[in-house]
Amino acid sequence: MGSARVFIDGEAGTTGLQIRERLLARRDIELISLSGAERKDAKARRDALHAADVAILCLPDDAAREAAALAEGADVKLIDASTAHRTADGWVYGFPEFRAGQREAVIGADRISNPGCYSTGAIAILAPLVAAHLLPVDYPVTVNAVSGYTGGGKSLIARYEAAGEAGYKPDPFWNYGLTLNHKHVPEITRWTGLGHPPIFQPSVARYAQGMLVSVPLALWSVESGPTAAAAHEILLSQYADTRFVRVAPLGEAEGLKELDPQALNGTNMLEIFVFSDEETGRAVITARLDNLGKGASGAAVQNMNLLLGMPEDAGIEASAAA
Ligand SMILES: NC(=O)C1=CN([C@@H]2O[C@H](COP(=O)(O)OP(=O)(O)OC[C@H]3O[C@@H](n4cnc5c(N)ncnc54)[C@H](OP(=O)(O)O)[C@@H]3O)[C@@H](O)[C@H]2O)C=CC1
Ligand SMILES: CC(=O)N[C@@H](CCC(=O)OP(=O)(O)O)C(=O)O
Repeated sequence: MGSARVFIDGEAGTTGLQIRERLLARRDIELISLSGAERKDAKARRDALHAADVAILCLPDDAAREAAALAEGADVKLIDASTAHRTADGWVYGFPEFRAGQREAVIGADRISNPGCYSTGAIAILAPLVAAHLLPVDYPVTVNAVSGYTGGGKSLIARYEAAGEAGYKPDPFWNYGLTLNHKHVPEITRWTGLGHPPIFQPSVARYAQGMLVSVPLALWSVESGPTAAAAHEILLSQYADTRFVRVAPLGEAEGLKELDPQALNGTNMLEIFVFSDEETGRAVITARLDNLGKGASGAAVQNMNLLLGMPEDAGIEASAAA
């Protein structure tokens, strides 16, 4: 394919801006942009959706559903970065690496739901372990995570960066999702194949970008007696031929004293570390990623490249972190 027309619906938002920045320099992409006055106008958005080969929806959920309706009857392929379609029929889950055949499904799709940022980390760890029966489907899973504040989009960024103004958020750290029903729970449950929703405990700390998603595992409690080394082997084999998921060698994880959530900022990489105490059968598996990279905008560009038959890593990195 030569040059493709791409419309980013919501290009003035956090995710949209990051995608725009990645695509602006590309000669194989022609961006369709709306003026400030038009960007929330349904007719202008409909026209843009109908003129595009691919549209990437970087919108709140209701606006993403509206965009999908506006695109009906058009030839456009959609990539939705919102939560609206992540477990919806007719939409392919845009995480090409997490199970066999998913990359091919993405390539052949016309409706792709981009995964949630936390979900990407949790599913990367858990889906292969459940599929390989290392973890039983009824294993009681907990997921602990910390994100930079860009994960909350423009409104949370404004609150963190508006020192002295109303709404300013001085907190160094806070837990949320305390109803245990964070919006990512349904997609994590569905795509890991778990029989029960996990206990998901997200948090935000006072830094802009990057996240850690950790799954503690009491392997001693699993009847088949799995080891952390066996879990590592399964993850290594699942991601061996992928470009953007790296499973750190066990020795590398053993030597780590701490993990910086910001280390992958600006990239589309996801790294997995298996920490363990084999003697007592305990492990913690942690995924590190950029919430705006493999957790959002990088993943959307990767999915777009796959849809358009372009090199998977074309324009995938941000020139600077947010
Ligand atoms: N931030 C992150 O780390 C991640 C975000 N996402 C998802 O991506 C989506 C966008 O999030 P994010 O970029 O953070 O959010 P932002 O709030 O930063 O951006 C959303 C953008 O959508 C615009 N918008 C709202 N309603 C409409 C409408 N009806 N028509 C056109 N534009 C509209 C907003 O306009 P205005 O500028 O006027 O407010 C804003 O520019 C969300 O669904 C989120 O869940 C996914 C993964 C990670
Ligand atoms: C820190 C923060 O607020 N994070 C968001 C998750 C990121 C997001 O809104 O988008 P996705 O669902 O598409 O990942 C939240 O917990 O609602």
